Amino acid sequence: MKIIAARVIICSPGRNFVTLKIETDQGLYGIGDATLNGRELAVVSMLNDHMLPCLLGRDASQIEDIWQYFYRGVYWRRGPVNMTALAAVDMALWDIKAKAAGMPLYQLLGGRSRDKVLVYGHANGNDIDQTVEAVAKYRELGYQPIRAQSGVPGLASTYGVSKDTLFYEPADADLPTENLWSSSKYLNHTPKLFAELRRQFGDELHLLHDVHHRLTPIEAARLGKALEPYKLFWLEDAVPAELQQGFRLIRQHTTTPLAVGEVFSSIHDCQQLISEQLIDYIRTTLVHGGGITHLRRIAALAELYHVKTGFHGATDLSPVTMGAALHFDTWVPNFGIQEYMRHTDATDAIFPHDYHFNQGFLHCGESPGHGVDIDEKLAAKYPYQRAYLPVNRLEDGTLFNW
Ligand SMILES: O=C(O)C(=O)C[C@H](O)[C@H](O)CO
Ligand SMILES: [Mg+2]
Repeated sequence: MKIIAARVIICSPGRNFVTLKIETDQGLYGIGDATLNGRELAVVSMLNDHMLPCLLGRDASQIEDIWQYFYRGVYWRRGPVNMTALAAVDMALWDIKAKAAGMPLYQLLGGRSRDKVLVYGHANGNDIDQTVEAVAKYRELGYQPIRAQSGVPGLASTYGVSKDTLFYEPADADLPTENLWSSSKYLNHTPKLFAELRRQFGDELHLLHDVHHRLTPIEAARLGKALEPYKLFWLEDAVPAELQQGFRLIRQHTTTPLAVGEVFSSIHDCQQLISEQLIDYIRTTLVHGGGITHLRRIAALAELYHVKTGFHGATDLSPVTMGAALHFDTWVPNFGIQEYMRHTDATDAIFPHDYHFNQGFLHCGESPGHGVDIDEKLAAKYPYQRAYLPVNRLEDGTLFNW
């Protein structure tokens, strides 16, 4: 089955998405997500200028060989741009293989391990009271685990707190917005949020929280300890994770479960975190981690060390990633949870899909492939718009982690 065409489709129904469509001589086509928030066009160029010329004419069924060709074969390994472009090719090829087999993708991966995929929703507010209200609203919508974020007194804006409580979109400006940060204000405030959430909602509700790479290991240890009475499902991205051994320090001090990895692009970013059992959930997902082929390796390593998957699923991951990830989640033995942020209606219309949400769970569909398509005519009505993620500064002006 020969690859006869491959093209990159860029659209911006409120936010940018980069999509790859690969066509074969047998009339089957596959779709892959290539969206890297704030750096979209770098991936477009990687695909158009460097990868697609080498893809044409290859046998679409040789997924592993093509993966190795674009990993080993380019000399320059890893990195988010490289691995996102490779993920798009890989996802589209798995879509084609599953369509050729007449099977939903999860069947090809090894079959169903569960009936439905547990997801968590996002509650946020400018202060504790608003976050409490948002948690109540998400419970009404049927969500079971809920991530809670709240504005911090004395800071004008905080990660995770948006104007709209249903749709969250951090890449909000054509030049980066600047936020201000204070770890001490945040550390004083956050345990109060979770104390109040437990007081209002009791012990059964699963609560998650994202620190978004803002603390040092010893600060993260302090926060993890302070949050122990409130029994979090996980504490996410407590520190920037370039220094994997930094998690040893956090781990020594707290039993709060740790999740990390949404910015990782390969197994080498998490090998030590997993094999030393320094984390509980690995968040790297298909689009930024080299696709299904590479995530299978990460999940298999994680399984050995009792680490579960908890795939990233913010709105900047397109419905194509969500669809493919749900098939992976339906199969993978060491599944933990899936992040789910709703896409807007305009996005859903461009990417028709057969997954659906019901009472706190997502269900992947049964159609052959990963079940997500793209309406190219509709996509063309929403041209690319430059948009950046914010940057963050400390109160004295020092540039910090966003
Ligand atoms: O969804 C999360 O946990 C995030 O941290 C969202 C990220 O800020 C977002 O995906 C950046 O593009
Ligand atoms: Mg996160």
